[in-house]
Order: sequence, then structure tokens, then C-alpha cells
Amino acid sequence: MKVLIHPQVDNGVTQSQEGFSGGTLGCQCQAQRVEVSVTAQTAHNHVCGCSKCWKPEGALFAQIAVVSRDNVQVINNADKLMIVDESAAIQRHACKECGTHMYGRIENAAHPFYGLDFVHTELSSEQGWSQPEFAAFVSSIIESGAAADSMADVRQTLKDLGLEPYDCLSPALMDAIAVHLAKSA
Ligand SMILES: N[C@@H](CCC(=O)N[C@@H](CSCO)C(=O)NCC(=O)O)C(=O)O
Ligand SMILES: [Zn+2]
Ligand SMILES: [Zn+2]
Repeated sequence: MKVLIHPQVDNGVTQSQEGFSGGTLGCQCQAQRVEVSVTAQTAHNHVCGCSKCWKPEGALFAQIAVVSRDNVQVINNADKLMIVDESAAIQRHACKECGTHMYGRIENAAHPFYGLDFVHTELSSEQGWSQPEFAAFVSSIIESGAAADSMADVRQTLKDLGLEPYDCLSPALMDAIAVHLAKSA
């Protein structure tokens, strides 16, 4: 049975556009929206089932990608942002009013993904962002209340959408983390 994953992928994944170079992310407030300018194409876009990533109302997964932190700038209503969890590796900057996560930043220079910010490209009206490529932390949706006996349907739906399900990150990203750890050991 098909399961709803996230509004951006439920009707099929939209392909990236060559030459796309970014856009503006907006929070969900009706007024005084927080706006974040992203001045480059994103990479490693994926749907994430972890309990920490921001999900739109009713969605089972988040959709999240990375971009160099040099290409991320808050351009409007920065005073409305707060860090969700100061102790997390990814410091998620959310709008205090609507709760939308505007960007997640890694401040620990020793972290394998230091230099990259995590962003939800669905918050932009521009089309052409890098397409979701896989599903991460799939088993983690159970931690947010999904029924364990729905997991076969969830994984099958993800496969049908071309989003290979993993219970951590994709092999390419896990390898990148391991290379970083090996070098720093
Ligand atoms: N089972 C946990 C997993 C949380 C987790 O490790 N999330 C990942 C992926 S987030 C984007 O892909 C992670 O790197 N987290 C670091 C952080 O959140 O700071 C759960 O569901 O909570
Ligand atoms: Zn808001
Ligand atoms: Zn996540």
C-alpha cells in the first residue's frame, strides 16, 4: 500500500535543473517572514525520517539538502530565529513564531560535515533545486510515532519513488564520514 512520504515527492520526484543557482527560503508566518538567501545549488538532497529534522504539517519525512555555509544568509527578520537545540551537532535555526527550521549549521570544526548547512528547499518558490536522491533514517520514523508494522509499506513506497531507503545516511555519505574519521584518527 502506498504511503504519503512528503508533499514534495508524493507525486514523483522533480528533477534538478542544470545551471540552477539558488533562491530564497521563507518561513510560514503570514507577516514578518524570516527569509534566508541561498546563493548556490544544493547537494545530497534526501528525505529524512529522523525526529530532529523539521517536517511540514502531517508529513512522515522531512526533505533536506546541504549547501556550503558561505552561501547561506539570513536576509529578513533574523531576530525571529532561535536555535532549537544548542547541544545538537546540527544547530537548527527555527522561526520562534511558526516553528519552521530555516537552516541547520554545524559549528564544530571537527565534524565531518563542517562547512555545510542543512536547508529545506521546499521553503522556496524557485524550481530547480537538487532533487531528493535517497531516504535517510527510515527506521527513525517509529520514534516519532509511526507504526512498526507500516514499515514494509513505507520502504516499498520509497523504492517506488526511486528513493532508496537507508536507516542512517546513504553509503556515499557514510563513506565520506568514515574517510573523515580515518584521517582524523
Ligand atoms: N534516531 C535519531 C536519529 C537522529 C539523527 O542522527 N539524525 C541525523 C540526520 S539529520 C539530516 O539528515 C543527524 O545527523 N543528526 C545530527 C543532529 O541532529 O544534530 C532520531 O530520530 O532522533
Ligand atoms: Zn515564521
Ligand atoms: Zn534528519
